[in-house]
Amino acid sequence: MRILVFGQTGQVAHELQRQAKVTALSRAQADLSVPGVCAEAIAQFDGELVINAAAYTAVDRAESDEALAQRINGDAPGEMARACADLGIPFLHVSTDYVFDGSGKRARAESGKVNPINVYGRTKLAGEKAVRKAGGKTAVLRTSWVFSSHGANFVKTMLRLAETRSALTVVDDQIGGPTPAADIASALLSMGRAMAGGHPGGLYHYSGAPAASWADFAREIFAQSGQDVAVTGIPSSDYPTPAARPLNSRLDCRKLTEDFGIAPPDWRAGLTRVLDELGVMA
Ligand SMILES: NC(=O)C1=CN([C@@H]2O[C@H](COP(=O)(O)OP(=O)(O)OC[C@H]3O[C@@H](n4cnc5c(N)ncnc54)[C@H](OP(=O)(O)O)[C@@H]3O)[C@@H](O)[C@H]2O)C=CC1
Ligand SMILES: Cc1cn([C@H]2C[C@H](O)[C@@H](COP(=O)(O)OP(=O)(O)O[C@H]3O[C@@H](C)C(=O)[C@@H](O)[C@H]3O)O2)c(=O)[nH]c1=O
Ligand SMILES: [Mg+2]
Repeated sequence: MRILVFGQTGQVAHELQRQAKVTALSRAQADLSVPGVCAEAIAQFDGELVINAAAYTAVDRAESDEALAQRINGDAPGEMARACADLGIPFLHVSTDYVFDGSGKRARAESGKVNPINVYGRTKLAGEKAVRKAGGKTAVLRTSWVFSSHGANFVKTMLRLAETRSALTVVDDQIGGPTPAADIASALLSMGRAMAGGHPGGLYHYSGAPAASWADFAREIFAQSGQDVAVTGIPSSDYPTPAARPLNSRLDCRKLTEDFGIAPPDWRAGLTRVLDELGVMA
């Protein structure tokens, strides 16, 4: 199957390239901030499936860079979906738990009310809407708290901090599902193949289990890597950041299991593999 991927250096893009023979476009080859570039790349490639794994993911920076984040996260995916609809090929897009406001305690289903509380979330929601509006056969996979051995993520941040610190304060009132990028890539490839074979696509949630706080996640990182770093849980109010983050990021992932047979991965097992790749196992 001829698959085109937007994003080459990112966590999910990297895993897609490890798991399948795909053509992955770098920013130099297709800059999502430039109108027309994505449609042009899709038309030229003339493939059977397109996956967008590129995004403006710097959550705090987006607060003061909304126009660029909107262009990359909000407009470019719509352009990609329209180009795919023109060619009659399926389009897969990745979105985020940050489209929700994080109220309540329950896991949110795909039908749950969206209400982003930061610029990144608003622009990602705009992207979801633009993809849906384009028509054609599309799927949007919302995931959360992505980590891998490659690129920037919370695991890498914690390991870096452990080099100089023996104690850390980490928020314990934001609860979500850490998700290995490798599992997201594998889910996307399964969905893409099913859609090429006739599945209509749709909106889906996919995140790691069990639900955890960032402090829980940090403790597991240090336990598995055998590092003696004391983690003290703190409320988000004690860790001020430019962008607000949702408190309840739990995603109900049953629809993906029912329709595609893909169950939420245990993030602790994924973490073991990532630490192994990084050479920092206990
Ligand atoms: N990271 C996370 O925790 C989560 C991510 N997601 C979503 O998952 C998807 C994949 O995320 P992830 O793999 O973590 O992303 P990364 O942050 O690891 O990588 C982002 C990718 O997007 C590329 N990119 C950024 N700006 C542009 C541009 N103007 N033109 C072309 N490419 C660009 C980057 O290229 P370059 O190296 O050149 O900057 C990089 O390859 C995204 O849609 C994201 O919103 C959803 C939930 C959680
Ligand atoms: C480094 C550090 C962070 N934190 C907090 C800040 C924040 O609330 C939380 C996680 O920090 P991060 O900056 O990694 O989180 P963030 O970049 O907001 O992660 C998000 O990225 C986007 C792209 C998504 O789509 C989301 O699903 C989510 O993964 O941990 C601490 O409490 N102590 C620390 O020492
Ligand atoms: Mg971040």
